[in-house]
Amino acid sequence: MSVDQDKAGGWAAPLHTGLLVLASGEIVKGFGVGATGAATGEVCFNTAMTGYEEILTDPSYSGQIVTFTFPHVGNVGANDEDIETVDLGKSAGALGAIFAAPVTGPSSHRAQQHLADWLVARGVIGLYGIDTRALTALIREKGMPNAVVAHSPDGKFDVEALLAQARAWPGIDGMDLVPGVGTKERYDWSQTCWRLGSGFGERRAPAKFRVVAIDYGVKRNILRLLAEAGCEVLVAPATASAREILALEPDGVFLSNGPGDPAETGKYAVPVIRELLERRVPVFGICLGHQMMALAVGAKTEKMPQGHHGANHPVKDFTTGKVEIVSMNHGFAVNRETLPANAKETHRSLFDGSNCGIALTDRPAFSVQHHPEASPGPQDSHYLFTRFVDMMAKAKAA
Ligand SMILES: NC(=O)CC[C@H](N)C(=O)O
Repeated sequence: MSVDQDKAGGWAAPLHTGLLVLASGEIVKGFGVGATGAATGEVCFNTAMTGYEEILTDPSYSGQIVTFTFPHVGNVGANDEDIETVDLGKSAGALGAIFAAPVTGPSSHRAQQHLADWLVARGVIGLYGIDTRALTALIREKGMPNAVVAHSPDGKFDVEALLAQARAWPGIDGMDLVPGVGTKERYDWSQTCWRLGSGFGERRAPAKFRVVAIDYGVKRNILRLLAEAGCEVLVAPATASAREILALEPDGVFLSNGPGDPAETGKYAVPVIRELLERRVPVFGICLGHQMMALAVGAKTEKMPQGHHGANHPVKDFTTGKVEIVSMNHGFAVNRETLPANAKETHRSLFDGSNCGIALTDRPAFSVQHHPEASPGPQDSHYLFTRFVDMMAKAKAA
């Protein structure tokens, strides 16, 4: 913590170089790290103990400021291999990061950069010296607040202006953030998972199945696990029409994760998904992809009060009766009561009973709310990629 010694030899009050200004009027003082300036978004908390780089570069966090409940962040530094946005440069992901302790220096053979420098390079505003327990308790009690995170090295802030900025922000409910992330061009993906010693691999030809992955803000590790499962992966933009997707002759279509309010994708993505389902194309969706598939069959999504963000959430798979510990990152959920008769619930959160997965009874299609690709998180749900491949095999044989 930076504390200035005054001329008289006594200790002056610390110079607060960072602020979190909540739309409610509460002001949390701390110390800035990373990029300077001010950014407006929704504050959520993430309970993962590892994987801060993957979290901060997950495009689903666009429009959000992430509070890390784990106190020590930075000890493995940052590197290009752990970035989850497909575009390696400064792009989508969280706009702000809130830490309890000062960012730790790197101590890892994989580190290329100090996290503080990496935050600057990516334009992420960081704040440390924050009582993250109190902030998390506030979110649990009152929901995820809209706020401005600000970093000014000279400690000067126009608090009134920042408060007005936080209050003027309309909030994620009703906001379509997909157009700001994801690819605009179609491309192919063949990289497989990282292994100690050899790094990333490449899918071996020939592929068993051709998958069109629709990119609403996809994470790299999802594409890697599709390639790892033996699929040829063709990534298509979120605006691709059903005709364009079908012209690629897919054995299956993957619906990616992504930021914002799922209901706002109703004008472009949902009708495309509906058409693919009607044509009996095998479909697998993750997170936003799950929510959009539910919308496509007529169900409704709703904003959650505190959301699920972490790498330790228990979810039950009713298909096998097994409980898996999963990675989560969502602030909206599918309302189970609105599911039509042909969509049965396959997964449920054992934390709050919210819906975590559906499968259609009359179509080859399923989707999950959690993140089976983890990154970061446990790998209990990797089996879902095999389930997708099995579903494509069955559809092909039929
Ligand atoms: N990870 C995701 O795909 C998030 C989906 C959606 N934006 C939500 O917050 O619920």
